[in-house]
Amino acid sequence: GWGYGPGNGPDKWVENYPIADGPRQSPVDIVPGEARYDGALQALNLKYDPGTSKGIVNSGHSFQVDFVDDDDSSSLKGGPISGTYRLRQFHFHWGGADDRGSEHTVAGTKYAAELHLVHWNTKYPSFGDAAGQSDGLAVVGVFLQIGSANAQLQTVLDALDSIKAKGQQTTFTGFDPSVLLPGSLDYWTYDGSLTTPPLLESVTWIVLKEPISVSSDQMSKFRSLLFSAEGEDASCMMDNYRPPQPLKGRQVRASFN
Ligand SMILES: NS(=O)(=O)c1cccc(NC(=O)NCCCCO)c1
Ligand SMILES: [Zn+2]
Repeated sequence: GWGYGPGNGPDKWVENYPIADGPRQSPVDIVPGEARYDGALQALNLKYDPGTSKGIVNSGHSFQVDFVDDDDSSSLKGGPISGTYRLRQFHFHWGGADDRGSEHTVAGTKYAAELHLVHWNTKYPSFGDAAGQSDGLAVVGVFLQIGSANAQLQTVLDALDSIKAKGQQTTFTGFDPSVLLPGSLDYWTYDGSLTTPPLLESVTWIVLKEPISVSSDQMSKFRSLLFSAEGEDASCMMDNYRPPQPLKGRQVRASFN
């Protein structure tokens, strides 16, 4: 199956997922000077209930924290979207060293990692249905920049020892993902896709301008995970990011001046 290695990585995905060369692929390089301020963009309205966090799982591509999405307790409104999008999961992408790892870049600058908070449009009956619709998903992206250790992030990293290998999962309750957000909710937004197969062009991307901090030691914790399952040859989970894709005429808008 697809992955991030030399034989199955991003340059090979088009063989099984031709949409990889589509018109609205993600991630992209965000050039602040070319992003257009749009005063009509609303402020982000994020409401997260810690009671909806469920578990944490090693998917073999990343690790993710899954949420109960049976009601609107944890949801996103405002911003560039209309209606209500429910939080489904959050996950990360990171590098094999601190100089790379984010999927979106800012004027060519790569951050050490990128957090994705994945939400689906409640006008559709489920995440799976929404994922196939052009306005089905909204993903909030947050950059992680090397600096001081992030105590809120540490609570997530402390759970990684129990999901080292692909397929392993454990309960992860009472976590409020808003503690992972930066002070400012200023954002860039554009129409894009999932950054992993099936690369569906169903994502309204909302990328926050302000990064959160992560220490170099904390980054090593991310890299202690395995792409591989128990009993397989161990391969460390790192460089699980897709590089920027062509804008193909798309406009990136800014919520701030
Ligand atoms: N990386 S991302 O564009 O935020 C994103 C968001 C939601 C789903 C996905 N990709 C997938 O679910 N791919 C299906 C198989 C991956 C299993 O971890 C990617
Ligand atoms: Zn992602």
